[in-house]
Amino acid sequence: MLELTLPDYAEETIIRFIRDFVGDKNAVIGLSGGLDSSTVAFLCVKALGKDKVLGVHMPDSITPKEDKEDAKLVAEKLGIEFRTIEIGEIVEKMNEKIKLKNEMSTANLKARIRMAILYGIANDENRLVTGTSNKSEILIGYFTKYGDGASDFAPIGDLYKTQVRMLAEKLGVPSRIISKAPTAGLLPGQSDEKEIGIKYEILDKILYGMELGFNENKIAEILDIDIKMVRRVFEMHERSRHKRVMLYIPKIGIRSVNTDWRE
Ligand SMILES: Nc1ncnc2c1ncn2[C@@H]1O[C@H](COP(=O)(O)OP(=O)(O)OC[C@H]2O[C@@H]([n+]3cccc(C(=O)O)c3)[C@H](O)[C@@H]2O)[C@@H](O)[C@H]1O
Ligand SMILES: Nc1ncnc2c1ncn2[C@@H]1O[C@H](COP(=O)(O)OP(=O)(O)OP(=O)(O)O)[C@@H](O)[C@H]1O
Ligand SMILES: [Mg+2]
Repeated sequence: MLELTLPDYAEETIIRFIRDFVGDKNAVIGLSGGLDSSTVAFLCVKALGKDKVLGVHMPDSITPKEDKEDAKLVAEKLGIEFRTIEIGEIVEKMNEKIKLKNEMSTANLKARIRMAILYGIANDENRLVTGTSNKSEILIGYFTKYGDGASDFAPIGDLYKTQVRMLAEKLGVPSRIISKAPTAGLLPGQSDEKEIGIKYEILDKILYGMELGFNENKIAEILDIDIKMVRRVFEMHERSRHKRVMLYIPKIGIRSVNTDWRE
């Protein structure tokens, strides 16, 4: 009942969206060697052609060798321009000044430095920053606010992670990238499913149930899982609401349309 499939029109819809949105500009993508950015790169090339797409790999000292190789493999397979920018030293230098105490704050700083690099390149070269967030991450807030969560457009933002896997297979993304365990790559040994505490297969079904308007009890009943797991997902969704809005601004408005400001 909460089985997720990939609509047959999804690929075509996304490609048309990318083409319309980017127009006569170009695209830049942070290529991590992971599933989401690889899939987005494949879609961008289909939509825009290889000459309009730039992939930027931004490793630091904890980036596994396989990820560096996979990012390069994607770029080579697609024939797009590929640049590598090491961020380890930038993070260290910045943190010498800021002196962040918590591991996660420093991890998020890395994601924000990657974002700043992509926006720098976009400004400089008439490109748009291509987001790689998927629907599962967006709905539970599993991204760095104004880090990897910041972009000009998000082609796979309406696809759950399990649907991204299906699309990746259809697009011919290398199988070793598809079968890799998803990781934010910000901390050593980090894994999405360990940190979130739920496998994407289950998480996506819970979120899909939520999207369809089922309550927590009904979802637990349909999926035959512990209600506590469903509750936790609903809580993650609620707690991360602030990440899905533009900006909280107090509405002041105009005191009186008749006031003459020159007086
Ligand atoms: N109620 C509220 N209203 C408005 N703003 C609020 C807020 N509560 C917190 N905030 C703000 O949000 C900040 C917390 O958000 P944030 O800085 O994002 O930090 P946070 O959500 O604590 O951490 C990011 C999470 O996303 C994961 N991540 C990051 C990057 C990539 C990936 C991946 O899958 O690849 C995953 C990462 O492992 C971690 O679990 C607070 O410091 C505060 O500034
Ligand atoms: N080393 C990196 N170099 C370039 N971009 C990166 C790097 N690490 C993370 N990013 C950017 O941050 C995004 C968010 O990371 P995330 O882990 O969610 O996606 P992914 O690595 O593409 O796929 P997966 O979730 O399967 O690991 C990436 O898609 C990529 O755009
Ligand atoms: Mg990753």
